[in-house]
Amino acid sequence: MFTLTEAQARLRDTARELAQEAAAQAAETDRSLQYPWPMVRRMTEAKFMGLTIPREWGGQGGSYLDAVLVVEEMAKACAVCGRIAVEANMGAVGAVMAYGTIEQKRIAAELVLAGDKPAICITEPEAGSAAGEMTTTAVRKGDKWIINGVKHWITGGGVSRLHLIFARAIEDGVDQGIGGFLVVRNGENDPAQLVVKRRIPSMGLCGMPEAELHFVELEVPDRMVLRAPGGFKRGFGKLMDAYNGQRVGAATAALGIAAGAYDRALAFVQQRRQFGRPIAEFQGLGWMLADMSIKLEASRALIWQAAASAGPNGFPDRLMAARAKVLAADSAVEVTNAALQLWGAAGYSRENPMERAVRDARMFPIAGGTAQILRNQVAEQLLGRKLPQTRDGMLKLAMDEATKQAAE
Ligand SMILES: CC(C)(COP(=O)(O)OP(=O)(O)OC[C@H]1O[C@@H](n2cnc3c(N)ncnc32)[C@H](O)[C@@H]1OP(=O)(O)O)[C@@H](O)C(=O)NCCC(=O)NCCSC(=O)CCS(=O)O
Ligand SMILES: Cc1cc2nc3c(=O)[nH]c(=O)nc-3n(C[C@H](O)[C@H](O)[C@H](O)COP(=O)(O)OP(=O)(O)OC[C@H]3O[C@@H](n4cnc5c(N)ncnc54)[C@H](O)[C@@H]3O)c2cc1C
Repeated sequence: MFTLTEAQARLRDTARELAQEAAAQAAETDRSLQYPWPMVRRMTEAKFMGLTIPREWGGQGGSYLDAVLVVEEMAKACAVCGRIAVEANMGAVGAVMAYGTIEQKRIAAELVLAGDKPAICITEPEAGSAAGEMTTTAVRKGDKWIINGVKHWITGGGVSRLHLIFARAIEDGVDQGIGGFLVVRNGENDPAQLVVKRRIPSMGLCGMPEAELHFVELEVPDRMVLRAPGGFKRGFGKLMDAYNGQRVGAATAALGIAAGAYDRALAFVQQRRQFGRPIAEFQGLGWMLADMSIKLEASRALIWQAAASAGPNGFPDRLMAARAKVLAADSAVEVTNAALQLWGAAGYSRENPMERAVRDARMFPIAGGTAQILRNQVAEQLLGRKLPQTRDGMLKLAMDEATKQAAE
């Protein structure tokens, strides 16, 4: 059971207030497909961008729990604003603040505190869930790394300035493992070799560009390599560790969208009358609302628990993050769908916010680790054993076990 501190309750109230402005522009952001720059400016003034950045770098030194309070309120009003609050506080930001050099932290802090939402570049056309199979390479040439490859579904592609690019680090022709490379668009590197090839049309969250990025002989100075402890060999695991923070953020954005739809459904059933009485009196609808509220409260509990699992300089626990993301994402799809149903035809109309919530919620069981992949991760942790998904991996496991048994 969590009790918010007075400061956290105040932070949530401030976010609630700003969310009213976000709500007023949400439909237009969806319709116009435009990134909501005016709201980003307001979120920057409110210090919601870089809230989790330590005070020594100019941020608020906020915790993951502080950040999820803001994300939920913003997402209730405007899903795109909620996602901006996620990426301005978690994911790449968390990774740089944990593993970065002084210079990298300074660059990231300056950008984010001025309103940048960094982009995290992991997924490739042939490496989605199997992200470890990525083929983008960073080949060392003296004190530079040359990146070549294609990433797609990169949130913020074309608007984000700071990019954290995952790539295979190749030194002296040898694959050292997956590392993180920091590139600033329109910044000091101003790389013409980072091409925003196209915007991918998407079902929901329409003001947020999803882009295909091509790296063509993209030069990254060695000082912009994000070196996690353990070097490149442990690089992927360490970067994914940081990414657990963003999974909690994505879970919260899903929760916020669903909670906003639920609030609207609850209000609607009280005033809509059929058969001479408020539809709220129909038991079937009451049960729908009960189930919706149970899913929301359970999601919030897991999210807060996961957010609070992060130590002062650490990241949320991997198992808790995966559980929270699975429940919140699946629940958001169910709750928004039920909320639309409660509104009847009015819910289906593009003049009202319910159909937008259904579209916005749909991405969460896909992005940030699909609902299936995260269930695999939960199972791995519960069983305390690796569950390789490749045929080779499974075969190797079986052969290792057979060898062990034969030796016993
Ligand atoms: C991790 C996977 C890509 C599976 O890949 P593999 O089977 O090849 O790798 P594993 O052996 O499972 O893991 C390799 C290594 O990393 C460590 N690891 C993996 N996940 C985590 C984690 N969550 N936290 C901490 N450490 C982690 C693992 O222990 C291994 O380390 P050791 O070698 O044992 O030391 C796959 O399971 C996966 O996660 N796929 C999903 C990819 C994904 O999430 N993509 C997100 C892209 S960004 C995005 O979508 C943004 C959307 S949003 O708005 O947020
Ligand atoms: C809106 C949106 C925003 C995104 N933002 C980013 C971003 O900013 N940065 C980034 O790097 N990526 C981003 N992504 C990409 C996202 O991370 C991937 O879509 C996701 O990891 C799944 O990869 P995939 O789409 O290639 O699906 P696939 O991996 O091809 O999966 C297809 C289906 O197979 C299932 N599946 C695959 N493997 C298994 C398995 N082993 N067991 C059970 N089921 C399995 C999946 O669950 C899914 O249902 C975004 C995606 C979306 C939709």
